[in-house]
Amino acid sequence: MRHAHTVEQVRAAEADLMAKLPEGTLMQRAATGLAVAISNFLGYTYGARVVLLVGSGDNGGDALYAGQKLARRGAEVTAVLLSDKAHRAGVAALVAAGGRAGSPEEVGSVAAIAAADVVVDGIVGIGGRPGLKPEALATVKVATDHQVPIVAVDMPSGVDVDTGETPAEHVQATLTVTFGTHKICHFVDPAAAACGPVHLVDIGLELPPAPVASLQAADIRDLYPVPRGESDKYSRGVLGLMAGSSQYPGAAVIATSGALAGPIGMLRYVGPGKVADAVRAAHPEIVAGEGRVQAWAIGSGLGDELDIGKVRELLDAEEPALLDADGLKVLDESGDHTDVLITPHAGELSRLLGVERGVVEAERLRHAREAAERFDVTVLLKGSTTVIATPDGQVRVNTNATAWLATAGAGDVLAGLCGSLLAAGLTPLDAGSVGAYLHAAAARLAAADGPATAMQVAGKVAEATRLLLRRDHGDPR
Ligand SMILES: NC(=O)C1=CN([C@@H]2O[C@H](COP(=O)(O)OP(=O)(O)OC[C@H]3O[C@@H](n4cnc5c(N)ncnc54)[C@H](OP(=O)(O)O)[C@@H]3O)[C@@H](O)[C@H]2O)[C@@H](O)CC1
Ligand SMILES: Nc1ncnc2c1ncn2[C@@H]1O[C@H](COP(=O)(O)OP(=O)(O)O)[C@@H](O)[C@H]1O
Ligand SMILES: [K+]
Repeated sequence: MRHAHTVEQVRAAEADLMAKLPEGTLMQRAATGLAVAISNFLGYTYGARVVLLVGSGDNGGDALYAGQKLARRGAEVTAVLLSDKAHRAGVAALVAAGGRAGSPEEVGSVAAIAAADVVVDGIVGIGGRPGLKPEALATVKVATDHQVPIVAVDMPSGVDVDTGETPAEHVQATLTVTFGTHKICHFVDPAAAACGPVHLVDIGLELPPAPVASLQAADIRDLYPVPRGESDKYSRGVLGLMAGSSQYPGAAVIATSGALAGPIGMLRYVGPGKVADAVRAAHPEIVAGEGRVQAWAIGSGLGDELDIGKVRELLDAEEPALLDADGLKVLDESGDHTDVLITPHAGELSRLLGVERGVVEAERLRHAREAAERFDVTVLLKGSTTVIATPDGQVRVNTNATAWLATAGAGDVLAGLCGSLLAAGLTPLDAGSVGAYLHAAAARLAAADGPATAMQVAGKVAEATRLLLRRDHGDPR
């Protein structure tokens, strides 16, 4: 599991550790990890042209000491000092190792950046406010215009570290090298999209429980409900699916594909006769009509045929339920819904909360948390990174998707799959996290070399699961 901590938590952990170590130790650890990561990124060091963008804080200090280490190994390092308060000892160390440092004019920043092999963004770190000052923005623009890769120190400067929001100009990094733990901006879009891959350098911090986590393959493997010797189709879980309509019959077929690719032993489809025929034609395994189930997945493609009274009844029943698409319309702020998982995209969540869609997209974490608290449900907010928030404040983010997944019907696959996981006994939080991970992994298989349809994504869920459940290649459990 990857954890993301807040700036406040990181600062407290840093202070505790610094009190036990000689001064400067942590910055040296960070700078060494950064220098190694830059060398690995370039594939060489000797003769590399490295430009450091250096702000007024310790983020710039990290960049300067990393520059010193690279210069010692033969890199040609130029530090562009964007503040007259740049880390003094760091500047001196870089210059002593043969690097250059000065204001943008003094070092000829435009020519240096245009000719660089890599630019290192040490403008601001966890002490930064969102946005870039004009001088910093101008240097970043030169790098972008000349397509020089940018390695961000700790995070791309200008993003909002604790929320993942990007209300103003910021760096778009090719790679981010962070220290001690991940920060929320590394997981949550739109900031996460500005990080590129994130490389974590261990500097020995001891950290409290994290407010945001991101499950990795091993976590998903541990959570996945694998049938045991004594399992039967009922004990594996039966899902009731209420989806599709004469207007959108395909949604029922697609959601069924997602659900059957999950862990359930059986699916009961509840919907109009003609749609049930279409579902049965595509999936002869299903059973049409109501019966006992362990969970409900309700809403994908119901359109105008949503039966609000019936859905409310199911929500109030004992079984956990997933609400998607049109099913979300029944949600209200009264009642105990802690066993309900909702799977809105930004547009649907904006309608639920009565705010603009763009506001939800810009502040994804805040709105997912707010909806979870307000409606007392677990919220899975879909998008390029998927945020899952519980009413008691836990948050997980899924970051392994591919943009090819933005295709009609992909949400129906996810609803079916997460419903299947709920029926197999996972909590709404686990069902949402495992479902989002496998859905994205399936999309990566289906769309490895180009586009894929929602049905093709559903067709790869079983393979993604199989690959995941293998302990190692060629050794299935
Ligand atoms: N914590 C740890 O465990 C470790 C931390 N380490 C490193 O330290 C970094 C944090 O360093 P930090 O605290 O000095 O803050 P940092 O972000 O460099 O500068 C903040 C200053 O910048 C300014 N400023 C603010 N916003 C701005 C803007 N938009 N644009 C321009 N300027 C802006 C503002 O100053 P002002 O302008 O107000 O005078 C503010 O005071 C951390 O990210 C990591 O890299 C590692 O070395 C070791 C382990
Ligand atoms: N840019 C993107 N990158 C990765 N995944 C995305 C992106 N945009 C959307 N997705 C994912 O694609 C799916 C789209 O679902 P949804 O919006 O409900 O579509 P539909 O209603 O057509 O089924 C969701 O799982 C979402 O997380
Ligand atoms: K930075």
